[in-house]
Amino acid sequence: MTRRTGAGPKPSAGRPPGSTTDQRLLDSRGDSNWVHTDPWRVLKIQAEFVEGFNDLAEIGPAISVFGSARISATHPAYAIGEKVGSGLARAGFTVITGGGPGAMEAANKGATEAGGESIGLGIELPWEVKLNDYVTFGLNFRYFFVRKMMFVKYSQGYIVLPGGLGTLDELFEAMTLAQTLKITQFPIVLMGVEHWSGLLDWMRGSMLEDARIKQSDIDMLTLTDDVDEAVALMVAARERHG
Ligand SMILES: C/C(=C\CNc1ncnc2c1ncn2[C@@H]1O[C@H](COP(=O)(O)O)[C@@H](O)[C@H]1O)CO
Repeated sequence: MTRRTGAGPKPSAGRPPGSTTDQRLLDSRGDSNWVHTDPWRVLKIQAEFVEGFNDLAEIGPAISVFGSARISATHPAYAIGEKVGSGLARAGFTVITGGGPGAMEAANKGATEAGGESIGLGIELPWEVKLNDYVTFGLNFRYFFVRKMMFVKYSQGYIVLPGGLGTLDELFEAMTLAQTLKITQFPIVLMGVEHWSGLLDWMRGSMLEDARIKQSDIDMLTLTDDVDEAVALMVAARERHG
């Protein structure tokens, strides 16, 4: 695989400063001229799907790693991310991340340094972004929903490091899709007992207690600090499902 910034835009090219393609698609307020361009946008959206499908179809067994874009290389979670990336690569998995900084960079670094495939699915943001230096194959997406589908479609499992809103979005999207049988259930590991325990306790004590979710929803998740356990879980799932 070659490093490229293929499908989609050079992140800040050809658009008003401080906005994104998604924002212009999704914002119904303001200038109604945009509305008349929507049908044509479908072609751009289609092109992103086509390029993503083409480029990712043969990546082999892959695990997506998510986590904070905002941690530096000196943060303890960065070292865990590197270990996750290298452990997955050594186990024969391609590592997919959002291709950004922080925990994404850490996982890509671990995977690349262990000799594995290290994919970054970048997203256009209102500020200039580039894929991190450890992505061996990268795609940049304009459309958030197209990119999100690629993670789900091409992963056999998720490993989720401590993060913020973006990380929670990726986690809960996968859980919702599995709950509603939109995807076949796959292993989801929450790395970082201290970080995730509060959320899990609230889910059990409030959502489960009030019957807003089922025990089987909680059972999708494995909580651990042990990278080897996380990788072993992914390997076991690959052996079960091929
Ligand atoms: C914040 C900065 C850059 C953000 N760049 C990103 N590039 C790619 N993917 C991203 C970026 N920011 C968020 N994501 C996705 O969300 C998750 C992390 O979000 P969180 O809010 O930090 O938890 C991550 O898994 C990505 O898929 C500054 O340089």
